[in-house]
Amino acid sequence: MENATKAEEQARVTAVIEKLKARLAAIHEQIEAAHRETSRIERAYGENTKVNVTEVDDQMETNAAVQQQKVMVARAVENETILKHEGDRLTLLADNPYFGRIDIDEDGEPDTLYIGTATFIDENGDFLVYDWRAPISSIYYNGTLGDVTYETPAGEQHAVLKNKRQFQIEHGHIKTMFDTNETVGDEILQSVLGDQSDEYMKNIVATIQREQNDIIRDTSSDLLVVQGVAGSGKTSAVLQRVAYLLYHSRSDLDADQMVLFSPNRLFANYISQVLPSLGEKNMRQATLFEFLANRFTGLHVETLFERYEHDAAGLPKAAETIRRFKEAPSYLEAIYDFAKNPDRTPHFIDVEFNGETFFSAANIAKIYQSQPALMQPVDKFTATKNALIKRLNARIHMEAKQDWAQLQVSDLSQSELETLTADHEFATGEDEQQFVSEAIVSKAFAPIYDALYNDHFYDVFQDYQHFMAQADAPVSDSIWQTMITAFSDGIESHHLRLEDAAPLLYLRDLSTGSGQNSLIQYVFVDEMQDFSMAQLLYLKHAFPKAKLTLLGDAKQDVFTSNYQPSDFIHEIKDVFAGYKIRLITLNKSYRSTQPITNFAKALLPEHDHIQAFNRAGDKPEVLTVPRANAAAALSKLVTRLLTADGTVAILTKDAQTADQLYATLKLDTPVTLLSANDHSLKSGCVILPVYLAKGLEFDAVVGWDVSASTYQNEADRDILYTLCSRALHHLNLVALDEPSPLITALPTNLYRHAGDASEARV
Ligand SMILES: Nc1ncnc2c1ncn2[C@@H]1O[C@H](COP(=O)(O)OP(=O)(O)OP(=O)(O)O)[C@@H](O)[C@H]1O
Repeated sequence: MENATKAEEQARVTAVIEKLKARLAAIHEQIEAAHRETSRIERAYGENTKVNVTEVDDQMETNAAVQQQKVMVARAVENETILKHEGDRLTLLADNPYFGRIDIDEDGEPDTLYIGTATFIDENGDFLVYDWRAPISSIYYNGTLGDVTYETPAGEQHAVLKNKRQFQIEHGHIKTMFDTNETVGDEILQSVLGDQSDEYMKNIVATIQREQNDIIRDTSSDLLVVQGVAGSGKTSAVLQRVAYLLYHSRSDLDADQMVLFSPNRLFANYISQVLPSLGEKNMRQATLFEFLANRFTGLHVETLFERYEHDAAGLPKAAETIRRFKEAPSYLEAIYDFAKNPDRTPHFIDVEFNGETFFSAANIAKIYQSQPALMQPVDKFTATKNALIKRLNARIHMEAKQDWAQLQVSDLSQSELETLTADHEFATGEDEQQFVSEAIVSKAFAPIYDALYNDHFYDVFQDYQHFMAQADAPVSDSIWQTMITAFSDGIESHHLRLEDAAPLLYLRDLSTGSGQNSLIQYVFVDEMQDFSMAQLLYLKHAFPKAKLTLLGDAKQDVFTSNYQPSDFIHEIKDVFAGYKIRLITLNKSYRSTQPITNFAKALLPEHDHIQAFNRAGDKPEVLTVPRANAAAALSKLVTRLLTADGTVAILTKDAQTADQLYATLKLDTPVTLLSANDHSLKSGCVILPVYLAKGLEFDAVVGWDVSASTYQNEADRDILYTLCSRALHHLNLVALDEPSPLITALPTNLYRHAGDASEARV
């Protein structure tokens, strides 16, 4: 590009930054003024409340004044918040105001637009920077030169795209600048992807690719399913999608109304800076385990990781059959039929108080059965609950007349009495006496009320056992019965298997009419292949108003590849029948260098669709060492890798191996062992089991013990593929004695073979 053009562009960058700085200074002053105003009103508000409140007239006057002051404070605070938000957004632009430029011709009018992470309008109302999410900005991501269209609230608009220019600007200086006809030219993407990894994931708005853009800007699907190969930008796309949706529904969508189910806690922390870097609040995040555990207080719900480790010791055929049966949508459908059966009475239990039965299970069942036969079971349940609360209130009313309650009333101090009767008026002293006495009894009976309110008169675990006892068992009766007994024993010792969690919640929700959250508008599931169909079906039920985005890669099926066929897109279509479904496939892998992606994909039997992004690098290395020399060879290798790479992750097949390695590995620098309870990533050398590395990436990956004895089955392919695809720049696999047959079967031109660590080149 001509130097003159670059100089002109640089002059514009400098001018925009000047204006940004001036605006930021003005905002800063306004914030200070707004803050002073808020404090002033708050002080006055404090004074005003000190009026005599014992006289009724004064009290009313004070209330009105207080209300008025409250409104003023709220307004002042809101004003301050808006200014702060504006300041934060513009601060994001101050170093790097934009990354793209488009020259268009609309209705014969030429126009030049610059695109960045937020909008910046100068004092004359001119758009110096357009937000990347503005309708017209989609031309930058989608359009090739020539005729283009873009969607606006007023309908489709036409324009001619004359030129598209990309910038890399750092600290106010243009580093690189290209004119391109592509979505984003390879040069800039290569430069971005070639960087060292960070503790936090970065936003990708400057380099979004066309198919990723489709995911980000989809607003019409009820269910968006993204099947993308490892490193294809699924997680990135979904995070920018959240930012996009927030921008376009500012007035009626809040980040709190969106939930992302993430694979582990490390991942949750890893992605936590993307939305703030775009000036947006983070959505809610939970792992499936946290979501389930929250709903089963007092029980330990098995985690996916625990189950994986347990399965590694051997999963008996019958246990596998039962698990498949319970994780299928038909199992939840059977629960639905069971719960909706008009002839069934849920399993009620006694409500105890002070060691005595307050409401007996038999009586509760009688109330339930006395409801009109045509009533829905869930309405019968609610009617039963209301009837019990009514009986409790009647009992409180009676009990309040008893001597013990009356005695307690007379023991109250004047101030206790005033607190209890505040805001109430009584016609007679007797009325007041009865009111206070009932308040005292209510307090004493609060545990009963809580038990009723929280449905503790219903035992879902017993009910679930009744359900299982009448289900069409997929195994022999005796095995099925043994499983039911094991379930019951598990509950006794406060343990719940993962496969029973979603079915139990579903039964409880359907029986009691609780558990649904209609406020959530969007649910995102990352690593959908880790979810069973039953769990997805449960999420659909739990968030009835939400649009869903499911992201996954059937080939990174670490947890279920040993017992579940991995193509479940088909099943999803059945489960979500009636939804407006869109399926987007991402085949290009951006994370790793070309040699690493080519190696990783060759591990999969079907891999032609996977395309490596064109980034050069060293071939992966397979190092085979005698078991006795392994520890020394590993420390030599890691030490060498650390001279080039900021983060070297040693990935093991299970947690036990990671623990052992951590105890024995001797390095001159600190080593971090990461477990399921860790929240944040560290740089340097980290050791973790491969399943915890899901969704993460590291400058260099060392696959530990990739030996014939460890990775031997077909099911291990997915695990090995996941492991290899975590590497950005370097991949080294260490085999003890003999490499896995999954590796020796690969074409030898895909990797370098090293017999000893000293030969392994970095
Ligand atoms: N358009 C893009 N521009 C710049 N970087 C990108 C782009 N798309 C993806 N990347 C980078 O590629 C890497 C992989 O992206 P991401 O983690 O979103 O992929 P994924 O499909 O969720 O991966 P996986 O399933 O393997 O965990 C990240 O470092 C991300 O920043």
